[in-house]
Amino acid sequence: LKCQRPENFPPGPPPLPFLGNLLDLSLDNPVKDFERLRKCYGNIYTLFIGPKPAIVINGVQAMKEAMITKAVDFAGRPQDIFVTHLTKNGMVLADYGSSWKEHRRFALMTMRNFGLGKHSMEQRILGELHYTIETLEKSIGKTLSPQVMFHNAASNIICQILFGTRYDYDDDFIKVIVQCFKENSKIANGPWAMLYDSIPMIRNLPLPFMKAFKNIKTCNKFASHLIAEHKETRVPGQPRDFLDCYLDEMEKRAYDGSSFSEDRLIMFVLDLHFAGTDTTSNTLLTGFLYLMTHPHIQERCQQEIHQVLEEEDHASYDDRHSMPYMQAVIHEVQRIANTVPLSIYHSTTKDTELMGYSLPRGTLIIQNLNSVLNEEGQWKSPHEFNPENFLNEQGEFVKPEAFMPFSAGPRMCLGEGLARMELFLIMVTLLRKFQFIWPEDAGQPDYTPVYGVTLSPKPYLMKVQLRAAQ
Ligand code: HEM
Repeated sequence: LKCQRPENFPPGPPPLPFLGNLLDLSLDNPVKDFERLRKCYGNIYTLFIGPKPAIVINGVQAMKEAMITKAVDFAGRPQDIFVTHLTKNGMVLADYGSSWKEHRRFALMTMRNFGLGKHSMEQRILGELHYTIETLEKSIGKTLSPQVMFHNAASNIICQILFGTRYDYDDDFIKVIVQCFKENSKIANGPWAMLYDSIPMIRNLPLPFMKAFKNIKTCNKFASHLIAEHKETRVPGQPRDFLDCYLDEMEKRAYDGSSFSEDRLIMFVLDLHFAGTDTTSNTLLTGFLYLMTHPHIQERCQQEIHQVLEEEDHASYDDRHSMPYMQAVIHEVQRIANTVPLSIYHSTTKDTELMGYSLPRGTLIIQNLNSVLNEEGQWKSPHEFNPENFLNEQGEFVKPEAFMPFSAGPRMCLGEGLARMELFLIMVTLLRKFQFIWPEDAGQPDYTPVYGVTLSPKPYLMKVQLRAAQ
């Protein structure tokens, strides 16, 4: 369990036996510590997570060299760790290889071609928004806590796409899945997962991490049930949703040796649901926190929405091309929200080099996305909420290359297209109809995020009014 640094490895803080550099990181919010270490050791440094050395990549230049120029070298996922064992056969933590590639290509294509008209992704998002609007209408003139509302919206949109159905807020399916994933994120972020990673011989003992495996079994049971239901009611060649598309594909490719199977489908849909829920809803929560506390920015969005949509029934995703200010605001929200601050761990797929250092195959890679999203020299205002970061002198929308909230390269977020559509349609539709006000008695807003796999703002209340112009 001694911490050994391979040859020509990047510098870093001296590790302790067994614990490595874990005491250099605060459990509450290591993001700040990552920044501090960057100031000491530069853009590439080594951090021992227990006895294992990890490389932390900071700043846009190093990030591009790794993720884009040397894409495949850095496209693996660490395999022998707790979270990977937990989601065996999934998508997010699948190692680089043919099965991951086949599933990724299938998912991207399926979401891109998701029917037009009534069944399109756009319609599924707009459909779910009726429920959000209903919730807000019930709170007019009052305050409400938006956490559950946004969480349910994001969860239901992805459920509509995956399973063709939405779930009432107190439905068992959603309650159980959300509870399991919440518990598992906590366990995965905690000390037991670290012990699991560091001491292989304790992995079969009845220790608290076992609860996480039990939770996954529960989720699997729910997902299998859904698949069985779909198999009974589907018409081959006429898919209603992602699940049907996968079953069609499985049949089509039954004899070509592909990796499509029902077992994989289970973890695949659970992964997509998990990856698509907290990310989107926490970004929305950050967005409305900043819009409420910067009313002049909210008002400028509303003016632009009003001008572009006029009497239209609803916004459509194409309207974004006529809304440079709204686009700038949404991107600025994503930049400041820093929703997945350390991305998802990567691993090198072969011996490689980065900025002159040698990294052996299988090196754990941590992307500090935060360091890119507020890197000095890349942004007009790196440290404050300011949509001008995405506007040029003519007021046109521009996207600097340091905008990487979805990461970059072959492992880049698979749900980017969906997430961007959701953020646009949800924010535009709600801002068109409602005024969001920071309650008078709420005191000073606290923008400090709560740390987890995803960052979220501290819980807050919002006051809602109907807009006069409606
Ligand atoms: C604002 C919302 C979102 C943000 C900020 C976000 C961010 C990210 C980031 C940083 C990664 C890691 C990329 C890497 O390892 O290099 C990722 C991966 C992933 N995301 Fe998202 N995501 C969002 C929404 C979604 C949605 C809606 C879905 C659902 C379809 C989704 C599905 C995935 C999947 C499947 C991966 C793993 C891809 C792979 O390993 O090949 N994400 N996301």
